[in-house]
Amino acid sequence: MNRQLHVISTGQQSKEEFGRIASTIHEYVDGFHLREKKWTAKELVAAIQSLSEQGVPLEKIIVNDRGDVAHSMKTGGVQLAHHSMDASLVKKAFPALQIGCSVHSLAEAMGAEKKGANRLLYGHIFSTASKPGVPPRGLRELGEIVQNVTIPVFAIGGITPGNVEEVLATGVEGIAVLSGILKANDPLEAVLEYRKKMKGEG
Ligand SMILES: Cc1nc(C(=O)O)sc1CCOP(=O)(O)O
Repeated sequence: MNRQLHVISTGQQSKEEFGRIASTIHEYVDGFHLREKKWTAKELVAAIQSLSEQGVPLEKIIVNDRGDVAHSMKTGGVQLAHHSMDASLVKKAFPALQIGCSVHSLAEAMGAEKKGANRLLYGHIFSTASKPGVPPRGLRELGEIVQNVTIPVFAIGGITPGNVEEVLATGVEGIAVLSGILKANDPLEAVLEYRKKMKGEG
């Protein structure tokens, strides 16, 4: 099975900086989540246009929270968080939109599937500076979620090339990474290292 690798934007990089990295690594990445809470809808649209002009396929772009922007720009989907509109409402408004839901428990995962989510993101698995102050959830519940839903599940949080093998062993569809790639000195080298480990090489 070819596992997927998603990259989550940091909320700290400029549109230009993120675009430079994304255009360099997109061939090896299945999804880019624009998780930019401070950007307006207009700024998100401009970033998506710019990514597309730099060769990043629209279907690889996932817009956090804003189903309207994702739908209007024909991106690969939306990623809904706790604070977002309910998945069932988004589904009703934009029936063709791929909806990802961020979940933090088995109950939330099953609820999101019922509401029409097309994929789930569960975390954080390991402790990570990207989620300070919240204890990591580990792999046990991740495995339970994979067993109890029929939609693809992604794992996030503290995932490195060193632990990717045990994460994939739970049966997840893929992993999502923020700092391990976007904060690496050489993001392309980092992506290739993740890919190597995901294929069980090296
Ligand atoms: C954006 C995000 N969401 C999480 C969740 O648990 O839902 S963990 C996380 C941060 C992941 O960053 P890194 O790859 O640097 O650990």
